[in-house]
Amino acid sequence: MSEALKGDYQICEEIGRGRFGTVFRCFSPSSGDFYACKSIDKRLLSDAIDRECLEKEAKLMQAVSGNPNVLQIYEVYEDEDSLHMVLELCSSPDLFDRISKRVFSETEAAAVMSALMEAVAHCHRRGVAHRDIKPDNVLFDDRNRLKLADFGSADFFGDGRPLRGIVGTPYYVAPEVIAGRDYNEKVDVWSAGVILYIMLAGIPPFYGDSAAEIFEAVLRGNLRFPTRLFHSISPTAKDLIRRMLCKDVSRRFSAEQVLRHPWITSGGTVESPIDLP
Ligand SMILES: Nc1ncnc2c1ncn2[C@@H]1O[C@H](COP(=O)(O)OP(=O)(O)OP(=O)(O)O)[C@@H](O)[C@H]1O
Repeated sequence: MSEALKGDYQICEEIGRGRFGTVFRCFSPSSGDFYACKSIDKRLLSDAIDRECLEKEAKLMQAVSGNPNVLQIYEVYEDEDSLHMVLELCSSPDLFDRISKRVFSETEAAAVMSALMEAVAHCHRRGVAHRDIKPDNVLFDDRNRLKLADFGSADFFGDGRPLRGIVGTPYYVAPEVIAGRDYNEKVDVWSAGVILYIMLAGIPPFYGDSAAEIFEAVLRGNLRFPTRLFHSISPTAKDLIRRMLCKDVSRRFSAEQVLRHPWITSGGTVESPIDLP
């Protein structure tokens, strides 16, 4: 543990573990607040790509800081062996835990989707694509405010620079990523669309028994709304899902367009687009 970090924070118990890092709760005597400290042992990063991703993660988080729905980074400490990021603490169950327990009502799902898309739209305005939007990366603080986290797969885009590389998580990854083509920030809208579908239906829209089978299902992109799961879901919610899970990227909604959709602006209460006030 870096001496400079220990000088500024009291490190408390471990609260999580990822591939490269361990997350601790920590306390700042100067502010009187608790934070999360994500510590990465650089010696565990065997290849240059992993090392580059790590260095980039802190930079990307700094680039998107300042939005209430994006996990805030406060401090970075680096020494020869490790890198520590002091982050906003999220002590409530994450979205993965929540969707594993039950399906959401339309109003609950709209509240989550609205906050998530505020975060995504903010990142896109700052020229950052998250590229790994999934329920495990959607955290909640102790006041239940949504925080988009884990920028370990994110990248900068813009100035005509396309995004490349297969990143993401099978159920949530957009078809153009799997196809190996250049892509843009709308891959995040696709992933958020998968989350919306799961919140309302309890199962993913494209599935299979292995990563390869899931990829094939995503590439086919055959979006269905089985009656047994969707009989009580409004046409407006389905309309938004169709616009987010649209294979044609040029027709797929942007994050800003999602935020303006009637289902979002009405908080999930508009039954059909023509019911609009
Ligand atoms: N700011 C935070 N507040 C509370 N818990 C957190 C915070 N950030 C991460 N965690 C928890 O710590 C665990 C590890 O997080 P971390 O970001 O290191 O890895 P990961 O995203 O789970 O996996 P990987 O980096 O391997 O893809 C996760 O379970 C996560 O829920």
